[in-house]
Amino acid sequence: MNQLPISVIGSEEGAFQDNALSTAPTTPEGSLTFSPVLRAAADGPLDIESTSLAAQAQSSRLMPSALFNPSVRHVQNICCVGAGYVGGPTAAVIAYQNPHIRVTIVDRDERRIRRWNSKHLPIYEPGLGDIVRIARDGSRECSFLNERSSLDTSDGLSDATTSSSECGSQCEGHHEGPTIIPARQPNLFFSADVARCIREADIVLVAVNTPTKSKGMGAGSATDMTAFEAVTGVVAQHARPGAIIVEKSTVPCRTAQLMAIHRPGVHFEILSNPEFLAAGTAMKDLMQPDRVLIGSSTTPSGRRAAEALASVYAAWVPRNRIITTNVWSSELSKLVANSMLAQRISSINSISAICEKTGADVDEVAASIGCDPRIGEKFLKAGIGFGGSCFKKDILSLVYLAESLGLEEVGEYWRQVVKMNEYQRDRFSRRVIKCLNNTLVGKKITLLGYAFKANTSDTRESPALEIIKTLLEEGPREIAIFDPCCNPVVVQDEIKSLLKGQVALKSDGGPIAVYGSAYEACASANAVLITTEFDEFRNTPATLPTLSKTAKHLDPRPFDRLEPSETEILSLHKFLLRSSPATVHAGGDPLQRYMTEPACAEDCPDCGLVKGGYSTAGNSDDYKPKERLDWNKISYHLAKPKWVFDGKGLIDPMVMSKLGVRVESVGRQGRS
Ligand SMILES: NC(=O)c1ccc[n+]([C@@H]2O[C@H](COP(=O)([O-])OP(=O)(O)OC[C@H]3O[C@@H](n4cnc5c(N)ncnc54)[C@H](O)[C@@H]3O)[C@@H](O)[C@H]2O)c1
Ligand SMILES: O=c1ccn([C@@H]2O[C@H](COP(=O)(O)OP(=O)(O)O[C@H]3O[C@H](CO)[C@@H](O)[C@H](O)[C@H]3O)[C@@H](O)[C@H]2O)c(=O)[nH]1
Repeated sequence: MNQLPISVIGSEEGAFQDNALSTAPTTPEGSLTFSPVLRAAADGPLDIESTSLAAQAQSSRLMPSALFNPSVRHVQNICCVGAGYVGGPTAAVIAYQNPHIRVTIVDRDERRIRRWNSKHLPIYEPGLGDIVRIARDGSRECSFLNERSSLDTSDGLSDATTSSSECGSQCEGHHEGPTIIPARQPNLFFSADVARCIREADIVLVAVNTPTKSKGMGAGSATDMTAFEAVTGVVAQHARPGAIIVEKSTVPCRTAQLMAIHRPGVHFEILSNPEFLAAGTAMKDLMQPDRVLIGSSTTPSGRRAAEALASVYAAWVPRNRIITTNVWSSELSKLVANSMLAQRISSINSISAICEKTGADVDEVAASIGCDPRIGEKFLKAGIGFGGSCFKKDILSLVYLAESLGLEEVGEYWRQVVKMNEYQRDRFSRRVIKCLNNTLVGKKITLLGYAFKANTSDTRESPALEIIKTLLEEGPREIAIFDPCCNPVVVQDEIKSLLKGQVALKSDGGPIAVYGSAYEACASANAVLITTEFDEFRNTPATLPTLSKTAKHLDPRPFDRLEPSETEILSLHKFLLRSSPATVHAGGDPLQRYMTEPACAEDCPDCGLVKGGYSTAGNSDDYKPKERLDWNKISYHLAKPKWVFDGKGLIDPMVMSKLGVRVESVGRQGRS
């Protein structure tokens, strides 16, 4: 029986100290393994009735946070532990939208922190630079006319002075003269001093990595909680009494209950607040989330903690999108969301195999079934299988949970999603080898795309790498790689460490070469493989709306309020950049709001990369239309017979056949 101790609120003063008794989960007894599932397995089926949390489970709720008690104390200081793909963008948006809250992102990786504090952000995410520059560096006072731009000019700033108003004098924002945006002080900080920043925080977000365990009990499917547990240790030691601890990382169900945040006589409320952002669209996902999920204990102190966190999000997220549940539902929801999304991809990929044998076209099948609103059109793109740091590990975590609970059939059901994914990827590699007469010896194979998906430099669990491993075994003359978002130097370093023990890179005498130009990478190739869904790789012309129409359509002015929100100012910033490309080149600052970026040291390694022609961070380039590859040029230089293997459904084979190129696409019948 799991008897959890009832926690007693400490006597020390703290920003969020509660004066009521709480049955919230705090410290588990004894020395627990930090795997809730292992523990569950040891104890037999989870016995909710036997825990002091039974009441919470029974009164499980899914409701908009507006129903909560609004008497919540003011959050002044937030610390986010983990300056990675989730912690960095999430905490940056929190700071951007809450100028009165001091937000510090901490990480033990000093190199990462140095880059966050420089103009070379450590991750590429479209739109991230705009947010970081305002919150981290502060901003100048600036002004604009609160009137929609006229159609006959594309210069958003100058036409602001000549345009005609559509709101008349009805709205609050309509007034004579320009709208003034006051200057902002910096409120986003990056630091490697983890303990100090935790000590100062009212809310601690934990956003460290939680990969799959690679050894020991549960290796290959259980979640490796080493980093998470290390942080909870520091939190337990240093956090203020009453501080709210938030699981931002994806963790196994029941982690909050077992989290070893324990200091005698001190109470910490633990919330689950999983993140649903996707790489490449992180800023949009954060600025306009479908939902913000907050799991808490149902005690008064748990509810108050949830409301404190909800109030932070409410700065920009409509209240009806902030959903609250019990902690376990919230933790489990994250695993289930990813598993169900991945399951759709595996389902359509399994159908693509049938299409290749029958003559049906998987894109046509997906489009037809997607018209049914019960099925929906999203996540039905067949390809070489899903990659990324999340899907596989989160499905496997669900599998491990099910198996640990004795639900073998449930585990096997979800494991099949991963198996199908691997089958699909390997099927694609085999198809390439088969079409090339079962031998790659003496041949050059080019991969267009190395990141796991478009518009990101994130390469974790990229299908491209697994395909490269398979191709390597066939002894090709060269494997060439080009990726529009990844820094070639970084890719080379990564391949070197991932293929340890093999002579892989050309510079070491191996066959793999990473290029900064698609045309160089494809020159004299025997086959080109499309392995990431970058729009740049399509062979059909981009259908861009005319500039003047776009400008008219997207101008967010006039704003209703005298003081526009940060979301509104950002939409104006983007509109002005898109409608006047000249401003992109002039520092990407059409409102002239930016402060000077931090200067780099003389010996800054990232400046060296930029001088060498490599971008280390995305910012103003985000607003430039992406140029498509010239397939005429590529095909001209391909070795005969000219092959393109389209792993992402980007290529129109008819157009390619006119260029004398044979195309094999996933989900369509080919020659193999
Ligand atoms: N990447 C995504 O798109 C995404 C989306 C939703 C949820 N998640 C989840 O969010 C979590 C973080 O993912 P990520 O992609 O940001 O990982 P990441 O590897 O990019 O970042 C994690 C950071 O935590 C730091 N860290 C680890 N241990 C630390 C410690 N003891 N003290 C201080 N810093 C420490 C690491 O140095 C690293 O910079 C994971 O649980 C993941 O499953 C990720
Ligand atoms: O129809 C589709 C959609 C996606 N993919 C592939 O699936 C992978 C994952 O794509 P996506 O889900 O867009 O990116 P992630 O960044 O992995 O985001 C997922 O994983 C995150 C981490 O948990 C969650 O927060 C997000 O909600 C969830 O979408 C990529 O390799 C895509 O190429 C397909 O093959 N077909």
